[in-house]
Amino acid sequence: MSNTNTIIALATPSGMGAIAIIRVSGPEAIEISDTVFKSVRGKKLKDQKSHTIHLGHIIENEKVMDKVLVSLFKGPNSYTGEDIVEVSCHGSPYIQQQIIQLFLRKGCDMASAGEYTLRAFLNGKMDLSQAEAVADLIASDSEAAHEIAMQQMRGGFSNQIEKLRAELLNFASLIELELDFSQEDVEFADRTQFNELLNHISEVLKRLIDSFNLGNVIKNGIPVAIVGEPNVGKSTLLNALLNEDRAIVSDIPGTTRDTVEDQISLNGINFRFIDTAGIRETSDAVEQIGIKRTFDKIEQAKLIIFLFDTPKFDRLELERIKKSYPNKELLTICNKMDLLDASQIDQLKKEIPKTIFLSAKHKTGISNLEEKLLSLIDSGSLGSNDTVVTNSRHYDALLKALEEIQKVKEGMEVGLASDLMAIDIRQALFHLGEITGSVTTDDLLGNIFSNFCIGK
Ligand SMILES: Nc1nc2c(c(=O)[nH]1)N(C=O)[C@@H](CNc1ccc(C(=O)N[C@@H](CCC(=O)O)C(=O)O)cc1)CN2
Ligand SMILES: Nc1nc2c(ncn2[C@@H]2O[C@H](COP(=O)(O)OP(=O)(O)OP(=O)(O)O)[C@@H](O)[C@H]2O)c(=O)[nH]1
Ligand SMILES: [Mg+2]
Repeated sequence: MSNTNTIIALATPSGMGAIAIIRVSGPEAIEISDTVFKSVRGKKLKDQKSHTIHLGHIIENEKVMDKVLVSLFKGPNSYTGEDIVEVSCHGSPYIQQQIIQLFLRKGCDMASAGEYTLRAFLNGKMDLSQAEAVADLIASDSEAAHEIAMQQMRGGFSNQIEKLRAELLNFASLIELELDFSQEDVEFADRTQFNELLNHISEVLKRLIDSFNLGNVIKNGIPVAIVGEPNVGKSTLLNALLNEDRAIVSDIPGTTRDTVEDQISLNGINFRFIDTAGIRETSDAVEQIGIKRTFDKIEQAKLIIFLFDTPKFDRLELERIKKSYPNKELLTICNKMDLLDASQIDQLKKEIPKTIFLSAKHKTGISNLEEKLLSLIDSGSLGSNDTVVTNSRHYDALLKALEEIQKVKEGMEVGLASDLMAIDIRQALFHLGEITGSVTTDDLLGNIFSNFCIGK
């Protein structure tokens, strides 16, 4: 018998639903279930085939708790690799709790967050990056995020990393072999070939590292702050982008006090628009707090839309924002173009070249803005088979691996002794292994899986 315990948790969201699924996994899953589940056909689960479903009742001391469907998965052919019994019961929170407590009394333990997927990893059902993709998949809320998580779950990324690792490992062994013959001055590892391999690995690592910029944006959405003087139409623009009356609009300057945010998906990428309080000198204490929040939101944004509505707008404020946030993409947008004549528009085009003209109120020019927003995202690699890194843990490991590879390359150039080079290669292998989980520590696993939902 295995030394692991049998765990139980609700796999569906807590609360009332049509049906709830309770998942039991571990060496005693079937035995325990057979003590409380009575199939209508009268057969024990232990005598049934894997991947079958059974109608019956959950019964304790002759009292029928619920009529349920039970799914049976026999290890190692299951999600976790262990025996799994899933009880689909009626979705009343009372029934859910009663059934879980019954199983706990029969010897199950409550599963901790991510414990099923942790077991799947430990039992070799998936590697670490695939396990992390499961969490990403559950969290994905856009087409692009979904696409990347699915690809990672299928193992695309892991295979790429494992391939690099295998190639590098091959050389590491050859170089380490040289150490055994250090008196004899032999070279088992062909240095030219090795150099080529190092260049290849650096290239792949750099490409993956670069993809994180995009990956991060896709996973978390792109925060876009809409800022400008009061009354220029920021809230109207937000509403036009969202296609709903989200924020209050009025002709009174200083209408928006607190920030209002909502997100939309453009071409499968999430943009989160943040409408802010108009920036101006004011003695109104509440408005001042609102304006302070505007600047906090600019800090958090990736992209700033600076909105103005007349040729007489405050150039100084625009310059101040440009200077204060040199690393943020800034779009200048002239609203209320319906109120401007052609010569005013021409004049502004000359003065502030990349300005987009639109009318938020009349919803003209909105698609220009949307196109512009999309063009700022380098989504070149999307839709192709290129791997996009979305996980900051992977990003970190890739950076460290690249650093070690650079060290090996430098070592090669200066003819560093094989034993010293071998150390750097082992380090690079270690960091690559961290991604797929071929090297792990309990701390690392604890960290990753504790961020999962209970029941996953
Ligand atoms: N009810 C239910 N729905 C679910 C899951 C689940 O565990 N239970 N999943 C959980 O996240 C996902 C599906 N993932 C799964 C992955 C592998 C196996 C499984 O039984 N694999 C075996 C046998 C495959 C076969 O040959 O049929 C194996 O890998 O050996 C089941 C579900 C989504 N939906
Ligand atoms: N003519 C015209 N009026 C507009 C346009 N967009 C907005 N407005 C009007 O401008 C006024 C101010 O709009 P808001 O969206 O509340 O402006 P705001 O920038 O959010 O203002 P604060 O929240 O006070 O900072 C409202 O009366 C809008 O109807 C437009 O494209 N054309
Ligand atoms: Mg407003």
